[in-house]
Formats: sequence, C-alpha cells, structure tokens
Amino acid sequence: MTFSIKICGLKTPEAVELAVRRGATHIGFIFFAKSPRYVEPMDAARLAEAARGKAKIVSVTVDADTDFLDEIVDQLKPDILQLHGHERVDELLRLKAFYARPVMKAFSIRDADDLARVDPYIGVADRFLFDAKAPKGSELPGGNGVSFDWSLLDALDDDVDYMLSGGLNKDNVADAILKTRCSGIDVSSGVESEPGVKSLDKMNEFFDAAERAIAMRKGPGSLM
Ligand SMILES: O=C(O)c1ccccc1NCC(=O)[C@H](O)[C@H](O)COP(=O)(O)O
Repeated sequence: MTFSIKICGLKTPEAVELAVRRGATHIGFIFFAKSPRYVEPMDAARLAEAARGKAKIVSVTVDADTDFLDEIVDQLKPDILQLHGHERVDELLRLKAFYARPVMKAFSIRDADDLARVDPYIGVADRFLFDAKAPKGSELPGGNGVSFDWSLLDALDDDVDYMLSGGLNKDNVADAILKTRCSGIDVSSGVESEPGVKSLDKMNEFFDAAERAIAMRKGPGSLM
C-alpha cells in the first residue's frame, strides 16, 4: 500500500501545486469557520481542480450541519470526508451512505481513555486520523501544532488503519513514520510560516524528511 502524505489546510494555488508535485497523496481543505485555514467551498473547489485525480481531495468538517455538508460535497466533490468533530457512529454510517464517500474519522488523543473511544467506530470509519487534543484556550479541534504520546497507539489492533497527525514537522516526521505503524502522516502548522499561511520552503523540507523516512521504512534498495 502507498504510504499517505496529507497536507492540510491549503489555501493557495502555489501550495496545492507544490503539494501535488512533491507527491502528496491527500490534500485537505478546512471548513471550520474559526480556523485561519478556512476556505469557502467554491474557493476550495477551484483550488482542488489542479490536484483532482493526482491526490485525494479531503474535506475537513467539524460537526457540520447537513446544509453545509451538502454545499461542500456539491461544490468541492471531495474524495474523502474527514470528520473532525463529535460525529457519532450512526451519523458516520448515514453520511457514508448518503454521500457515497469514504469517511476518515479524526480522534483527539491525550491518554488511553481517548483511544478506547475509537472501538465502536472500527469497521465503520474507512480510516482513522489520530491527532493531539487541543491545548487549553484553543478554539480549534485540529491544526494546533501539538503532538501527543504516540506510544498510546501501540494498544490499537493491528488492523486499525490510521494516519498520524498533530504537531508534525520536518524534525519529527521521520520518528512518526519509523516509530509508529501509521499508514500515513498529516501536517498543517508544521509547514506554515504563520497560522494559515503555508510556507513552500517548509513544505519542501517536510517532504524531503518524509521521503527519506518512508524509504527507510521500506528497507534497503527502495526507490520509494
Ligand atoms: O487545521 C485546522 O485549522 C483545523 C480546524 C478544525 C478542524 C481540523 C483542522 N485541521 C485538521 C487536520 O487534519 C490537521 O492537519 C491536523 O489537525 C494536524 O494539524 P497540525 O498539528 O497543525 O499539523
């Protein structure tokens, strides 16, 4: 299986172009109004055109209401719905069926109890994304640039397919890839010069570090 690299919170054509050119498998658009990465569905749709068919287009929502989800799906036509709120199992089932798209359920992890909440979603969510809990004072459920104790993930069954996120950057992404069994990594703040502003230099450095670690994970002789 191809290892996934998701760059989240894209807002400019330059960042989308670079992400795709460097081999991002997923690009995420944030539909949470309080986020500095918020984009209108129509703007996200325009940005996504350059990536469609090359990287999976991911819509990131937080307990979004039906009208807003309808608008996002209608305009952006995402390949995957990332649900970053408190969506219940029955809602996941309904959204998957209604929008006929795979769902990636995000969970914020601080301790073992947080991980236990995942169980009912196994076999329902198509994939998981494990992120850190928001620090005190933050209004954002994601995109906070903070990490969590990855060793908690050792408790998961081997068949739980997950992307790892939360505070990843060029300096720790190799450890994320080599010390966990994540099938992908996801970054936002770690490739920004300020909240909501992607840095092309930081994106390049992140891809360089991730590529090296992915090759190491695959073993000697890997051509990626
Ligand atoms: O990025 C946001 O602003 C955001 C807001 C609300 C819900 C989710 C959000 N981000 C979702 C992501 O998938 C981020 O990439 C993930 O949380 C990691 O972010 P970071 O720690 O900044 O790399």
